[in-house]
Amino acid sequence: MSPVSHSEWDRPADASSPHEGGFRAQIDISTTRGGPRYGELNEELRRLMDLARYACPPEELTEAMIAQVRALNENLAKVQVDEWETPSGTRIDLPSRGNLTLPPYVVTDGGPDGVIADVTFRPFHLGGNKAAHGGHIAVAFDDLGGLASALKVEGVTRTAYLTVGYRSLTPLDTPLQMRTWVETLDGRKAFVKGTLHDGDRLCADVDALFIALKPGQP
Ligand SMILES: CCCCCCCCCC(=O)SCCNC(=O)CCNC(=O)[C@H](O)C(C)(C)COP(=O)(O)OP(=O)(O)OC[C@H]1O[C@@H](n2cnc3c(N)ncnc32)[C@H](O)[C@@H]1OP(=O)(O)O
Repeated sequence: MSPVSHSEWDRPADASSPHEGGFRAQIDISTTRGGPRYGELNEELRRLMDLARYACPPEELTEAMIAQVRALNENLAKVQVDEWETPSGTRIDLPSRGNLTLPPYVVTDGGPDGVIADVTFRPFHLGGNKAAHGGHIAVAFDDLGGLASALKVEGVTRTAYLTVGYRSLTPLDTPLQMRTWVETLDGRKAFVKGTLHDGDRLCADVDALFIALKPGQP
């Protein structure tokens, strides 16, 4: 169980956390937090999630694995920190900033004109019949749409709405290209568009609105 209480991590921006609003009041991007092998740990955890998705263990093995995973969780429980200090989400040298909850992507180009990323949906992201789950595709659009809007407004944004068009099946274990960009900026409103391609084939597209947060806004 996490020793971090809700009130500890849900702290608002204040004079000691001068960043952009309450969403990431004290974000501190890093390439070192968690140590040089944190990326390797992340990849092993992703592999665990992938393998678990398709595993059907016999009872004796299930029992052994419960003990092994429990031991792993006990180690993780000893090193809990709050959301602003965890490497997960702040390690910009790692796929998806080291955030395991996101499909792994690598940004190949990013700026105020938009973001291009290579993204691979893995066995963990299975929806059905070897295709990616639509929810995971929306997660990728949300994060990379959030990044495109943040780079445009030079601040933190929150998603107001996000509509995904699923145009064709999205394969697993295949490097895909996701693009997101701000089509129109109207004050605090960044209207974002995006596409997901497998080669020339359009898998999905997105239409979203991100709102730039006001100083101190949660
Ligand atoms: C750098 C690393 C990159 C990290 C990327 C991470 C991306 C992840 C992003 C997320 O997932 S955020 C989590 C999901 N989103 C939320 O939980 C948002 C919940 N909703 C809110 O917090 C507020 O409703 C919101 C901040 C979106 C807007 O509230 P505000 O009080 O700041 O704005 P307001 O209601 O005054 O609206 C501002 C303008 O936006 C318009 N608007 C707001 N919500 C809208 C909506 N849903 N549809 C259409 N228009 C909308 C609103 O009409 C208005 O237009 P006008 O300025 O023209 O009058």
